[in-house]
Amino acid sequence: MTFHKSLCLITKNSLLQRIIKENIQISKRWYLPRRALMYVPGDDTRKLNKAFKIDVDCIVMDFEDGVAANRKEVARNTIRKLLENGKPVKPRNYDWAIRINSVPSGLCKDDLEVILTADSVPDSILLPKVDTVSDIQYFTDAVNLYMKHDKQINLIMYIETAMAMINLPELCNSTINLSKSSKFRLSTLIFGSDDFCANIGITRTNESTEILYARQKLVLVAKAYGLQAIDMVYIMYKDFEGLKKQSAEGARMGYTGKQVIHPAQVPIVQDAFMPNQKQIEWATGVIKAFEEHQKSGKGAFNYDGVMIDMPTMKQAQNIINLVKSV
Ligand SMILES: CC(=O)SCCNC(=O)CCNC(=O)[C@H](O)C(C)(C)COP(=O)(O)OP(=O)(O)OC[C@H]1O[C@@H](n2cnc3c(N)ncnc32)[C@H](O)[C@@H]1OP(=O)(O)O
Ligand SMILES: CC(=O)C(=O)O
Ligand SMILES: [Mg+2]
Repeated sequence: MTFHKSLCLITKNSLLQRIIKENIQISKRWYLPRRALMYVPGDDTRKLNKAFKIDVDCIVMDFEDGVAANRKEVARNTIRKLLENGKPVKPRNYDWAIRINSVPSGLCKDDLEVILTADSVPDSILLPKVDTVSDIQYFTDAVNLYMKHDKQINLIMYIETAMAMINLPELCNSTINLSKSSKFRLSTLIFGSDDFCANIGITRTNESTEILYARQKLVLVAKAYGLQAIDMVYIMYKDFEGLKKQSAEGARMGYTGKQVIHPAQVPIVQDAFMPNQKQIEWATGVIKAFEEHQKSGKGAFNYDGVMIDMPTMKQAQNIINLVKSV
Protein backbone atom coordinates (compact mmCIF):
# COMPACT_ATOMS: atom_id res chain seq x y z
CA MET A 1 0.00 0.00 0.00
CA THR A 2 1.36 3.46 -0.82
CA PHE A 3 2.07 5.91 1.97
CA HIS A 4 -0.74 8.24 0.87
CA LYS A 5 -3.32 5.41 0.75
CA SER A 6 -2.42 4.28 4.24
CA LEU A 7 -2.62 7.88 5.47
CA CYS A 8 -6.19 8.10 4.11
CA LEU A 9 -7.16 4.91 5.93
CA ILE A 10 -5.71 6.26 9.16
CA THR A 11 -7.47 9.59 8.99
CA LYS A 12 -10.87 7.97 8.24
CA ASN A 13 -10.85 6.34 11.63
CA SER A 14 -12.86 8.20 14.26
CA LEU A 15 -10.84 7.64 17.46
CA LEU A 16 -7.66 8.45 15.66
CA GLN A 17 -9.28 11.44 14.04
CA ARG A 18 -9.96 12.83 17.49
CA ILE A 19 -6.41 12.18 18.71
CA ILE A 20 -4.96 13.55 15.50
CA LYS A 21 -7.19 16.63 15.73
CA GLU A 22 -6.03 17.31 19.30
CA ASN A 23 -2.43 16.76 18.34
CA ILE A 24 -2.76 18.98 15.27
CA GLN A 25 -4.35 21.74 17.36
CA ILE A 26 -1.44 21.62 19.78
CA SER A 27 1.19 21.45 17.09
CA LYS A 28 -0.36 23.56 14.32
CA ARG A 29 1.95 26.47 15.13
CA TRP A 30 4.99 24.25 14.70
CA TYR A 31 4.04 23.04 11.30
CA LEU A 32 4.15 26.10 9.14
CA PRO A 33 7.35 24.48 7.97
CA ARG A 34 10.56 26.39 8.47
CA ARG A 35 12.97 23.52 7.95
CA ALA A 36 15.51 25.83 6.34
CA LEU A 37 15.48 29.50 7.19
CA MET A 38 17.74 31.24 4.68
CA TYR A 39 19.34 34.64 5.31
CA VAL A 40 19.74 37.09 2.48
CA PRO A 41 21.51 40.42 3.13
CA GLY A 42 18.83 43.08 2.67
CA ASP A 43 21.13 45.42 0.72
CA ASP A 44 22.16 42.79 -1.87
CA THR A 45 19.74 42.89 -4.80
CA ARG A 46 21.51 40.09 -6.68
CA LYS A 47 21.16 37.66 -3.76
CA LEU A 48 17.60 38.79 -3.08
CA ASN A 49 16.60 38.04 -6.68
CA LYS A 50 18.30 34.67 -6.46
CA ALA A 51 16.60 33.78 -3.15
CA PHE A 52 13.10 33.83 -4.63
CA LYS A 53 14.13 31.21 -7.22
CA ILE A 54 15.17 28.74 -4.52
CA ASP A 55 12.83 26.12 -3.05
CA VAL A 56 13.24 27.12 0.58
CA ASP A 57 10.67 27.15 3.41
CA CYS A 58 11.62 30.55 4.81
CA ILE A 59 13.45 33.53 3.27
CA VAL A 60 14.82 36.03 5.78
CA MET A 61 15.67 39.41 4.30
CA ASP A 62 18.23 40.72 6.75
CA PHE A 63 18.64 44.21 8.19
CA GLU A 64 20.92 43.05 11.01
CA ASP A 65 24.33 41.39 11.07
CA GLY A 66 24.46 40.39 7.40
CA VAL A 67 24.38 44.12 6.52
CA ALA A 68 27.28 46.51 7.18
CA ALA A 69 26.56 49.49 9.44
CA ASN A 70 26.98 51.92 6.53
CA ARG A 71 24.52 49.93 4.35
CA LYS A 72 21.54 49.83 6.73
CA GLU A 73 19.73 52.60 4.87
CA VAL A 74 20.28 50.84 1.52
CA ALA A 75 18.79 47.66 3.02
CA ARG A 76 15.75 49.54 4.32
CA ASN A 77 15.11 51.19 0.92
CA THR A 78 15.62 47.93 -0.98
CA ILE A 79 13.26 45.92 1.22
CA ARG A 80 10.68 48.71 1.33
CA LYS A 81 10.47 48.55 -2.49
CA LEU A 82 10.00 44.77 -2.32
CA LEU A 83 7.22 45.19 0.23
CA GLU A 84 5.46 47.73 -2.00
CA ASN A 85 5.41 45.10 -4.78
CA GLY A 86 3.84 42.43 -2.55
CA LYS A 87 4.96 38.92 -1.65
CA PRO A 88 6.72 37.29 -4.62
CA VAL A 89 4.82 34.24 -5.83
CA LYS A 90 6.67 30.91 -5.75
CA PRO A 91 5.51 27.42 -6.75
CA ARG A 92 4.65 26.64 -3.13
CA ASN A 93 3.93 28.75 -0.07
CA TYR A 94 6.85 29.95 2.03
CA ASP A 95 7.53 32.24 4.96
CA TRP A 96 8.40 35.76 3.77
CA ALA A 97 10.38 37.17 6.67
CA ILE A 98 12.53 40.11 7.73
CA ARG A 99 15.18 40.24 10.47
CA ILE A 100 15.19 43.73 11.94
CA ASN A 101 17.89 45.25 14.13
CA SER A 102 17.75 44.70 17.87
CA VAL A 103 16.17 47.04 20.39
CA PRO A 104 19.55 48.00 21.98
CA SER A 105 20.94 48.93 18.53
CA GLY A 106 18.65 51.97 18.42
CA LEU A 107 17.59 50.98 14.86
CA CYS A 108 14.67 48.74 15.70
CA LYS A 109 11.87 51.31 15.77
CA ASP A 110 12.82 52.91 12.44
CA ASP A 111 13.15 49.45 10.86
CA LEU A 112 9.62 48.65 12.01
CA GLU A 113 8.26 51.93 10.66
CA VAL A 114 9.77 51.19 7.23
CA ILE A 115 8.30 47.68 7.22
CA LEU A 116 4.88 48.14 8.79
CA THR A 117 3.84 51.25 6.86
CA ALA A 118 4.48 49.62 3.46
CA ASP A 119 1.63 48.45 1.20
CA SER A 120 2.24 44.84 2.19
CA VAL A 121 3.91 43.42 5.27
CA PRO A 122 5.98 40.26 5.71
CA ASP A 123 4.62 37.02 7.18
CA SER A 124 7.22 37.05 9.96
CA ILE A 125 9.51 39.47 11.76
CA LEU A 126 12.68 38.20 13.42
CA LEU A 127 13.76 40.15 16.49
CA PRO A 128 17.41 39.56 17.44
CA LYS A 129 19.20 39.91 20.79
CA VAL A 130 16.12 39.90 22.99
CA ASP A 131 17.40 40.02 26.57
CA THR A 132 14.61 41.17 28.82
CA VAL A 133 10.87 41.71 28.86
CA SER A 134 11.44 45.44 28.32
CA ASP A 135 12.80 44.63 24.82
CA ILE A 136 9.52 42.89 24.01
CA GLN A 137 7.52 45.76 25.50
CA TYR A 138 9.43 48.17 23.23
CA PHE A 139 8.77 45.96 20.20
CA THR A 140 5.05 45.69 21.08
CA ASP A 141 4.71 49.47 21.42
CA ALA A 142 6.37 50.02 18.04
CA VAL A 143 4.18 47.42 16.33
CA ASN A 144 1.07 49.00 17.88
CA LEU A 145 2.20 52.43 16.69
CA TYR A 146 2.93 51.54 13.06
CA MET A 147 0.93 48.45 12.13
CA LYS A 148 -2.22 49.41 10.24
CA HIS A 149 -2.72 46.19 8.27
CA ASP A 150 -5.33 43.70 9.31
CA LYS A 151 -2.85 40.85 9.45
CA GLN A 152 -1.19 38.91 12.22
CA ILE A 153 2.59 38.75 11.94
CA ASN A 154 4.65 35.88 13.32
CA LEU A 155 7.31 36.94 15.78
CA ILE A 156 10.48 34.88 15.68
CA MET A 157 12.57 35.65 18.73
CA TYR A 158 16.35 35.21 18.98
CA ILE A 159 17.91 33.79 22.10
CA GLU A 160 21.58 34.64 21.81
CA THR A 161 22.84 36.00 25.11
CA ALA A 162 23.45 34.58 28.58
CA MET A 163 20.76 36.90 29.98
CA ALA A 164 18.17 35.71 27.46
CA MET A 165 18.99 32.08 28.20
CA ILE A 166 18.43 32.70 31.92
CA ASN A 167 15.21 34.65 31.32
CA LEU A 168 13.85 32.28 28.68
CA PRO A 169 10.56 31.00 30.21
CA GLU A 170 9.73 34.47 31.49
CA LEU A 171 10.44 35.94 28.05
CA CYS A 172 8.08 33.45 26.40
CA ASN A 173 5.34 34.04 28.96
CA SER A 174 5.52 37.83 28.75
CA THR A 175 5.74 37.84 24.96
CA ILE A 176 2.65 35.66 24.66
CA ASN A 177 0.81 37.97 27.08
CA LEU A 178 1.91 41.15 25.30
CA SER A 179 0.93 39.72 21.93
CA LYS A 180 -2.71 39.51 23.10
CA SER A 181 -2.99 43.29 22.73
CA SER A 182 -1.06 43.48 19.47
CA LYS A 183 -0.97 42.15 15.91
CA PHE A 184 1.85 39.68 16.34
CA ARG A 185 2.05 36.25 17.84
CA LEU A 186 5.11 34.44 19.07
CA SER A 187 5.66 31.45 16.80
CA THR A 188 9.31 30.51 17.06
CA LEU A 189 12.54 30.68 19.03
CA ILE A 190 15.91 30.77 17.27
CA PHE A 191 19.20 29.74 18.81
CA GLY A 192 21.69 32.46 17.83
CA SER A 193 24.73 30.39 18.67
CA ASP A 194 27.33 32.72 17.16
CA ASP A 195 26.30 35.71 19.25
CA PHE A 196 25.77 33.41 22.23
CA CYS A 197 29.38 32.20 22.02
CA ALA A 198 30.64 35.75 21.68
CA ASN A 199 28.51 36.83 24.61
CA ILE A 200 29.79 34.28 27.08
CA GLY A 201 33.30 33.78 25.72
CA ILE A 202 32.93 30.25 24.35
CA THR A 203 35.61 28.74 22.13
CA ARG A 204 33.90 26.67 19.45
CA THR A 205 34.69 23.06 18.59
CA ASN A 206 33.39 20.90 15.75
CA GLU A 207 31.45 18.75 18.22
CA SER A 208 29.64 21.78 19.76
CA THR A 209 29.58 20.15 23.19
CA GLU A 210 30.45 23.54 24.71
CA ILE A 211 26.97 24.84 23.77
CA LEU A 212 25.00 21.65 24.37
CA TYR A 213 23.27 22.93 27.50
CA ALA A 214 22.04 26.11 25.80
CA ARG A 215 21.03 24.27 22.64
CA GLN A 216 18.96 21.79 24.62
CA LYS A 217 17.46 24.41 26.92
CA LEU A 218 16.18 26.40 23.96
CA VAL A 219 14.42 23.47 22.37
CA LEU A 220 12.96 22.38 25.71
CA VAL A 221 11.47 25.79 26.50
CA ALA A 222 10.25 26.29 22.92
CA LYS A 223 8.30 23.04 23.01
CA ALA A 224 6.93 23.80 26.48
CA TYR A 225 5.33 26.92 24.96
CA GLY A 226 4.20 25.19 21.74
CA LEU A 227 6.75 27.06 19.60
CA GLN A 228 8.99 26.08 16.73
CA ALA A 229 12.69 25.84 17.54
CA ILE A 230 15.29 26.79 14.93
CA ASP A 231 18.80 25.46 15.33
CA MET A 232 22.12 27.27 14.87
CA VAL A 233 23.88 28.37 11.69
CA TYR A 234 26.63 26.18 10.26
CA ILE A 235 29.08 28.83 9.08
CA MET A 236 31.53 26.46 7.31
CA TYR A 237 29.23 26.73 4.32
CA LYS A 238 31.41 24.64 2.01
CA ASP A 239 31.52 21.66 4.40
CA PHE A 240 28.39 19.70 3.42
CA GLU A 241 29.20 16.56 5.44
CA GLY A 242 29.55 18.60 8.62
CA LEU A 243 26.32 20.42 7.85
CA LYS A 244 24.48 17.15 7.30
CA LYS A 245 25.73 15.75 10.61
CA GLN A 246 24.84 18.87 12.59
CA SER A 247 21.41 19.12 10.93
CA ALA A 248 20.57 15.50 11.78
CA GLU A 249 21.70 16.14 15.35
CA GLY A 250 19.41 19.18 15.65
CA ALA A 251 16.47 17.25 14.22
CA ARG A 252 17.03 14.43 16.73
CA MET A 253 17.08 16.99 19.56
CA GLY A 254 13.60 18.18 18.58
CA TYR A 255 14.52 21.27 16.56
CA THR A 256 12.06 21.91 13.74
CA GLY A 257 14.52 23.66 11.42
CA LYS A 258 17.89 25.29 10.97
CA GLN A 259 19.30 28.63 9.83
CA VAL A 260 21.24 28.65 6.55
CA ILE A 261 23.43 31.28 4.93
CA HIS A 262 23.98 29.86 1.45
CA PRO A 263 21.63 28.34 -1.18
CA ALA A 264 23.74 25.15 -1.33
CA GLN A 265 22.91 24.46 2.33
CA VAL A 266 19.14 24.49 1.73
CA PRO A 267 18.46 20.99 0.30
CA ILE A 268 20.71 19.31 2.87
CA VAL A 269 18.95 21.02 5.74
CA GLN A 270 15.43 20.58 4.37
CA ASP A 271 16.09 16.86 3.89
CA ALA A 272 17.43 16.51 7.42
CA PHE A 273 14.28 18.04 8.91
CA MET A 274 11.96 15.94 6.76
CA PRO A 275 11.17 12.42 7.93
CA ASN A 276 12.65 9.81 5.60
CA GLN A 277 10.66 6.99 3.97
CA LYS A 278 11.60 4.54 6.73
CA GLN A 279 10.37 6.93 9.45
CA ILE A 280 7.16 7.61 7.53
CA GLU A 281 6.47 3.90 7.13
CA TRP A 282 7.22 3.34 10.82
CA ALA A 283 4.88 6.17 11.86
CA THR A 284 2.10 4.97 9.58
CA GLY A 285 2.44 1.42 10.92
CA VAL A 286 2.49 2.56 14.55
CA ILE A 287 -0.64 4.69 14.17
CA LYS A 288 -2.50 1.85 12.47
CA ALA A 289 -1.40 -0.69 15.08
CA PHE A 290 -2.23 1.74 17.89
CA GLU A 291 -5.79 2.05 16.64
CA GLU A 292 -6.22 -1.72 16.36
CA HIS A 293 -4.90 -2.23 19.89
CA GLN A 294 -7.11 0.52 21.28
CA LYS A 295 -10.14 -1.30 19.84
CA SER A 296 -9.15 -4.50 21.58
CA GLY A 297 -8.60 -2.61 24.86
CA LYS A 298 -4.80 -2.52 24.91
CA GLY A 299 -3.07 0.78 25.72
CA ALA A 300 0.45 -0.67 25.40
CA PHE A 301 1.56 -3.27 22.89
CA ASN A 302 4.54 -4.75 21.08
CA TYR A 303 5.45 -3.36 17.65
CA ASP A 304 8.56 -4.82 16.05
CA GLY A 305 9.99 -5.63 19.49
CA VAL A 306 9.34 -2.14 20.87
CA MET A 307 6.71 -1.14 23.44
CA ILE A 308 4.28 1.36 21.95
CA ASP A 309 1.78 3.43 23.92
CA MET A 310 0.36 6.94 23.65
CA PRO A 311 3.63 8.98 23.81
CA THR A 312 5.20 6.96 20.99
CA MET A 313 1.97 7.18 19.02
CA LYS A 314 2.19 11.00 19.42
CA GLN A 315 5.77 10.93 18.11
CA ALA A 316 4.50 8.98 15.12
CA GLN A 317 1.79 11.60 14.69
CA ASN A 318 4.39 14.41 14.76
CA ILE A 319 6.09 12.74 11.80
CA ILE A 320 2.85 12.49 9.85
CA ASN A 321 1.90 16.10 10.68
CA LEU A 322 5.23 17.31 9.34
CA VAL A 323 4.92 15.32 6.13
CA LYS A 324 1.42 16.66 5.54
CA SER A 325 2.48 20.28 6.14
CA VAL A 326 5.08 20.55 3.37
C1 LIG B 1 25.38 34.65 12.50
C2 LIG B 1 24.41 35.31 11.55
O1 LIG B 1 23.82 36.29 11.87
S1 LIG B 1 24.11 34.52 10.06
C3 LIG B 1 23.17 35.65 9.14
C4 LIG B 1 23.98 36.79 8.56
N1 LIG B 1 24.83 36.36 7.45
C5 LIG B 1 24.38 36.30 6.19
O2 LIG B 1 23.26 36.69 5.90
C6 LIG B 1 25.30 35.75 5.17
C7 LIG B 1 24.53 35.28 3.94
N2 LIG B 1 25.41 34.62 2.99
C8 LIG B 1 26.24 35.32 2.21
O3 LIG B 1 26.30 36.54 2.21
C9 LIG B 1 27.10 34.52 1.26
O4 LIG B 1 26.57 33.23 1.04
C10 LIG B 1 28.58 34.34 1.67
C11 LIG B 1 29.21 35.70 1.97
C12 LIG B 1 28.68 33.44 2.87
C13 LIG B 1 29.30 33.68 0.50
O5 LIG B 1 29.02 34.46 -0.63
P1 LIG B 1 29.61 34.15 -2.06
O6 LIG B 1 31.10 34.04 -1.97
O7 LIG B 1 29.03 35.14 -3.01
O8 LIG B 1 29.04 32.70 -2.35
P2 LIG B 1 29.02 31.93 -3.72
O9 LIG B 1 29.93 32.56 -4.72
O10 LIG B 1 29.26 30.50 -3.41
O11 LIG B 1 27.50 32.13 -4.18
C14 LIG B 1 26.98 31.38 -5.24
C15 LIG B 1 25.72 32.03 -5.73
O12 LIG B 1 24.75 32.04 -4.69
C16 LIG B 1 24.35 33.35 -4.36
N3 LIG B 1 24.19 33.44 -2.93
C17 LIG B 1 25.12 33.24 -1.97
N4 LIG B 1 24.58 33.37 -0.76
C18 LIG B 1 23.28 33.68 -0.94
C19 LIG B 1 22.22 33.94 -0.07
N5 LIG B 1 22.39 33.95 1.26
N6 LIG B 1 21.01 34.19 -0.59
C20 LIG B 1 20.83 34.21 -1.93
N7 LIG B 1 21.80 33.98 -2.82
C21 LIG B 1 23.03 33.72 -2.33
C22 LIG B 1 25.49 34.23 -4.86
O13 LIG B 1 25.03 35.54 -5.14
C23 LIG B 1 25.92 33.49 -6.09
O14 LIG B 1 25.01 33.73 -7.14
P3 LIG B 1 25.50 34.27 -8.56
O15 LIG B 1 26.51 33.24 -9.02
O16 LIG B 1 24.28 34.33 -9.38
O17 LIG B 1 26.12 35.58 -8.27
C1 LIG C 1 22.28 33.56 13.59
C2 LIG C 1 22.73 34.50 14.59
O1 LIG C 1 22.28 35.61 14.66
C3 LIG C 1 23.76 34.08 15.52
O2 LIG C 1 24.18 32.91 15.51
O3 LIG C 1 24.22 34.93 16.27
MG1 LIG D 1 23.13 36.83 16.07
